[in-house]
Amino acid sequence: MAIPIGPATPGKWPPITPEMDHSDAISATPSKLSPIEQAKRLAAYTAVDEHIRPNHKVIGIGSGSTVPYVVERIVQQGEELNKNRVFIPTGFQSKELIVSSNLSLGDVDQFPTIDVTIDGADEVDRDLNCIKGGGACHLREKVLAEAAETFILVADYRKNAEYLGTNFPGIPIEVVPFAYAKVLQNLHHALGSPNATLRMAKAKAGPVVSDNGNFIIDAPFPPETMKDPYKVMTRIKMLTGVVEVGLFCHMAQAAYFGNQDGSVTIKEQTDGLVVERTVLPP
Ligand SMILES: O=C(CO)[C@H](O)[C@H](O)COP(=O)(O)O
Repeated sequence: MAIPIGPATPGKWPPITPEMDHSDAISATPSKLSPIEQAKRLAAYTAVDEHIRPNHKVIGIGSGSTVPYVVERIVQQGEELNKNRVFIPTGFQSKELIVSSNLSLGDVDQFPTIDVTIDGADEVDRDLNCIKGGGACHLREKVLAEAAETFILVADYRKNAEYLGTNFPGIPIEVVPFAYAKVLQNLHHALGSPNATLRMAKAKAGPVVSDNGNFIIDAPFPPETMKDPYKVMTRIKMLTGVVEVGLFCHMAQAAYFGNQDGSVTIKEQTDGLVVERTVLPP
């Protein structure tokens, strides 16, 4: 079968194989998955079908519980396509995922330009800004988002919001360990986040330590502040000791949200505007 090659135009491409189209993505969702898992899988499958094309050779793989479905769908594109590709992870979890799926592993220092990065999100606003870092991977995630020609988000419907901070209250901030108390003090007293806290580990005494050996602070801000995420991001980033802020502004080309009814809501950049479309269940 002839394989189409060329730039990815969402919704305009024929499927990689005749079997792989939206209805396949939707019907391939086994009912034994919980409704939330089904929604994640739908979003991931649809995003892969629309954005991972045969000419894409360097692919960034994000972190979180939605991304395994991204890799599952990429594997379904077949060995023939995947043998010539290299996959760049955003952390320990996605590295394991790439290796266990028998895909070739690379790193961003070898491949500073990535064709497409697909990643999860903790919340996405109407302008495609998002909060990331719920899994403490946002430093590497932002590097891979920035390195990518196309950066795509995948999530279930709970992450789709008008404004950031609606359902996911804190902004994750990666800090060098020795500066955490000073950064917290600045957040509390100078930046207007009095409830910012150091993220504590669940199955370890002490704080969460990122893949880079750093600590994570979660900083909630009032709704008014969150209406201008770029401004709050730059203010936090200016604090000495901050390595990266889990606010990704003006980076994503599209976000895919799996819905409870089997449809997928897509927010995407089109001619400088964010437009919304829906892929309906068959
Ligand atoms: O930013 C992240 C990790 O740092 C994840 O992408 C984000 O937390 C979304 O995860 P999930 O797909 O499990 O909802």
